[in-house]
Amino acid sequence: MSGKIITLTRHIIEEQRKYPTATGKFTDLMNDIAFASKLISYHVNKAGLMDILGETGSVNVQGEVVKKLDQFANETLIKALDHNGHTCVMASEESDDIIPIPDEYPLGKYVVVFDPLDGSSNIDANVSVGTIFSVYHRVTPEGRPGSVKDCLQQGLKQICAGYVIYGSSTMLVYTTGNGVYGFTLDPSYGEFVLSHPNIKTPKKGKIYSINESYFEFWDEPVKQYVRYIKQVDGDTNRPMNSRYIGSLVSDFHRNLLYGGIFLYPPSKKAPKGKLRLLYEANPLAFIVEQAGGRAIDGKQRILEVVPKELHQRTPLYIGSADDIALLEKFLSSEKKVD
Ligand SMILES: O=P(O)(O)OC[C@H]1O[C@](O)(COP(=O)(O)O)[C@@H](O)[C@@H]1O
Ligand SMILES: [Mg+2]
Ligand SMILES: [Mg+2]
Repeated sequence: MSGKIITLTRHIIEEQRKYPTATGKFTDLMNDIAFASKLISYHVNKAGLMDILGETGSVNVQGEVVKKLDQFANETLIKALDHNGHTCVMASEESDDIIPIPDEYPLGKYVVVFDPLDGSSNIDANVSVGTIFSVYHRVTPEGRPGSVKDCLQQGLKQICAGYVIYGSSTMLVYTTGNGVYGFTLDPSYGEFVLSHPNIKTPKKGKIYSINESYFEFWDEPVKQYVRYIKQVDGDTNRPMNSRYIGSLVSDFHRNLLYGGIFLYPPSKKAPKGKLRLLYEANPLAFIVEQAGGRAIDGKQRILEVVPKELHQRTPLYIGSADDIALLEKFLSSEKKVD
């Protein structure tokens, strides 16, 4: 690497100096998240050697099988964030209820919600997985434990969103509302170093990502849209390419860089969709919008949805702006394939 090395910490400090969006020790909070993700990355990479592949034998609040690495990632994030006085409450896809700060530790100004290990059903096959997170300011009075109200904020209120992808390299991508920045973990000295400054997603993509095995269970407009893009893509006059890993963070990351659309529609089997508003849709929606793309639930902008429950599910359509606009025409039944 030539030129100056910009670590994650340096980037956050410089960005907050220019655009102060956070009110407390935000850099310290982000360092805690980064530290947890380095531990998770280490364990994901060594999973085959450490007896942490496979299932725990329990099922989470979502009704999904909990993998050993889900549990490890969840506990690691909680332990990294519960004692430094930055957070007042947390929520996680893997925890039934809100996660309070233990009495012996000081309370902070921030609320952190996360999907500790996304795509974990693929983990035993060495497929890329990730951690997704959002940070909010607390809305309940300071000095008291945070509550569920702090966690149920509109996505628009996020002060930071990010993900860490444990792939061929480990990358942390984040936004505080001033663009999207990607950092690659240099394992030799254990630092996240800026590798992808100011990520912008193409206005129009060539990739679509959807689990087509559910085709028969979708509503007609989604079927029509998928049929359409498989035949001919309006702009390029050729079909779009299908790419679906089944690990949202990986599908999203690829589409963010190359352009495209990810769809997880409602279906007869899952009328509200599968993905979680708080832990998956909101953070990725904030990131995609900052990169010039869009995210909707089929009726409205994801970031405007007012959450009612911690583990609320939502349909998700996310990606390049022109691709979302075309999908919207189908959803409003303005456009149909003959
Ligand atoms: O197998 P399906 O129904 O296509 O679902 C895949 C989706 O489920 C998820 O695995 C859900 O996330 P978790 O692994 O965090 O439960 C997403 O990563 C992925 O996009
Ligand atoms: Mg997930
Ligand atoms: Mg998960």
